[in-house]
Amino acid sequence: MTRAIVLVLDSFGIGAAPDAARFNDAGADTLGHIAAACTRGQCDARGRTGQLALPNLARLGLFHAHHASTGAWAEGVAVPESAIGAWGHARELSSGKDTPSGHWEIAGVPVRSHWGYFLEEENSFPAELLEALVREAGLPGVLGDCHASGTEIIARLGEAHMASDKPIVYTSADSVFQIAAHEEAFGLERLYALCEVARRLLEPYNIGRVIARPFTGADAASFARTANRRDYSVEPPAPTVLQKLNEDGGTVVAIGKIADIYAHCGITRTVKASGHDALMDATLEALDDTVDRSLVMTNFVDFDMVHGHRRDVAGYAAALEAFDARLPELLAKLGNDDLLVLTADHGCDPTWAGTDHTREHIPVLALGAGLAPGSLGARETFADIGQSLATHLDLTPMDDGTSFLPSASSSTTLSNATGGH
Ligand SMILES: O=P(O)(O)O[C@H]1O[C@H](CO)[C@@H](O)[C@H]1O
Ligand SMILES: [Mn+2]
Ligand SMILES: [Mn+2]
Repeated sequence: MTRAIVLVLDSFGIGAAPDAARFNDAGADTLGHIAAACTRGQCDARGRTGQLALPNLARLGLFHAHHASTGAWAEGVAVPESAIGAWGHARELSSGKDTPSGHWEIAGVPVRSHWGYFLEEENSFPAELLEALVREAGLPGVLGDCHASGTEIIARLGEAHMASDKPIVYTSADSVFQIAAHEEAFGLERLYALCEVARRLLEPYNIGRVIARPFTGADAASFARTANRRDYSVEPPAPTVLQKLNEDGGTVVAIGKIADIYAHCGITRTVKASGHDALMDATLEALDDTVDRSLVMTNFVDFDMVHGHRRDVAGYAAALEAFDARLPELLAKLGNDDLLVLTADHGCDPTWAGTDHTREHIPVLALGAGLAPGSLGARETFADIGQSLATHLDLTPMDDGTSFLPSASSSTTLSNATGGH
């Protein structure tokens, strides 16, 4: 039975990418800076203490991959002499450092074109766009209209939102239009309907995602975002390996945010879960009922949403350790023909300035499918993962990427790799 399992640790970068300076991210290193903060006692909080302890990821080659990416060993961590898995680091061809670009490139489809962005920190959105939104949705107006961190802006404007019925609109360095509204005071279904209107109005602006950000609570001190976030993404620019597998009769199980991120293209079955333990439980359950030629793909979003963007270094360290502790359960379920890939979609260094993603290498930790333990080297695109999945699942080759599997017969072009920037 041939299966592939891809776990995306959302935002778990392992060192600045070669083009990081273009994003003001030269020197960013999500893993390295978390490990260093642990050695300084800065992550001794909420019950966790000491050096960063990731014994299972270490056995899969995480720290070897980080060393290859940055030239330095992560501080204070225990590194096994050899790894049981194949490990490498990959750079991104896509123009942006956002979640859809990263995921689509992982699935074999880099985004070479440029997204639209709302660059102004204040008055970020065109007046005619907001006017159309207010008119079509019958709103008394909107609040926000700026770059913001989602938790900060609901604390700042949430009470005014509840009093006025005006939703809060904001953006970031990503190609996003986000709408925050109170689940009860404004209404969840009303928020989703509003996002549909925004999705349509944003078509001329080439914006990657509209995101519904519902929250609950009585006042600024108690507002909290809920698990009912919903992403409205545009479709990938070409068929991903998910779509190819689905169309070729295989099975694609999308766990957590995966289906939203791929705009529901190529998904056989969607499993929603909230929180990393529930996401891991769902992944393990999916492995109990998958059939031949299946891909199980899970996004672990809290690394990014709850810790990375919040610049919560201690929380990120604790979340990594909790994730690591669950890995043996997953490894125990793998069969001889399974390919496991652990990776990330971009960085979000919690020690970095601001609250945005960071342009970093991602880890490529692979196990099974005849892979020998050891280095996969520096990969020129995240799409090497997608190409390897295509090889493993017996699909025709993707246009981008080079398979790292031993039977790599489907190595294709890097010829496109320089185009389009
Ligand atoms: O600060 P919050 O609302 O979590 O927003 C973050 O989440 C968005 C989508 O991943 C990113 O663009 C970033 O702005
Ligand atoms: Mn992401
Ligand atoms: Mn993010």
